[in-house]
Amino acid sequence: MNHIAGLMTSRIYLSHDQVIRKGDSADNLAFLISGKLQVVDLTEDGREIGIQFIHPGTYFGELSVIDGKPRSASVISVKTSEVAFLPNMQARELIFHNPTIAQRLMTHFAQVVRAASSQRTLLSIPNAFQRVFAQLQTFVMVNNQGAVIEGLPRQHEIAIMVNTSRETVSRALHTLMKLNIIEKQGSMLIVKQPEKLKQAATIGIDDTEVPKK
Ligand SMILES: Nc1ncnc2c1ncn2[C@@H]1O[C@@H]2COP(=O)(O)O[C@H]2[C@H]1O
Repeated sequence: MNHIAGLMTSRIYLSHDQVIRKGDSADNLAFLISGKLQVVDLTEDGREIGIQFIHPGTYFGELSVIDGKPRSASVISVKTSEVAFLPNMQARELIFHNPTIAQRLMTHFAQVVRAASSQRTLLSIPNAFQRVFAQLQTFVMVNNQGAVIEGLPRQHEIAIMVNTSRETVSRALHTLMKLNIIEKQGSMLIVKQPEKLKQAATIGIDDTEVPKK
């Protein structure tokens, strides 16, 4: 594997830089070394839809390397990120001739298909507030403090994921705080009433319950 590292080149991207552009032809497989990226697609009328975040240690840009078709989506940098690239030929060699890599790739595809199905269901929720609540639910994990959301994406990133405005995300978060369903503690959100969050995502929130101040 060491010879692979020698074939890779790396590049730094600043926040909002485009790492991959939808429709371009592919000449490499990419690997995120540090930072954070987001896979986004554009609708016909130019709106961005966030598909998935990419975290360090993950490769991306594999679809076009495998099928030789143009890039299926764009990938943008959410914060300063370092990305390493492996040229197409070596990437294909690795994918098609190394059973361990091929197996990992299949597991990766299974995760991608599952996540894509869930996000599609989430995006079919007609109410934008409920879409935000449902998206928040997908970030919840349980640690020794109970149900928490660590590393909450920024409001505009959530907005892109659930196809709404940043203002709607902000209002939805404030509503949950007013109802004491979530509480901000530093960079973490504590989900004080997980059942209520679930309920908000599935049936919504009754406006009359929200304290005016
Ligand atoms: N639904 C998805 N879920 C996760 N990653 C995706 C999804 N669609 C596209 N991508 C990634 O975005 C990349 C865009 O370029 P590629 O099509 O080469 O490869 C793609 C994948 O790595």
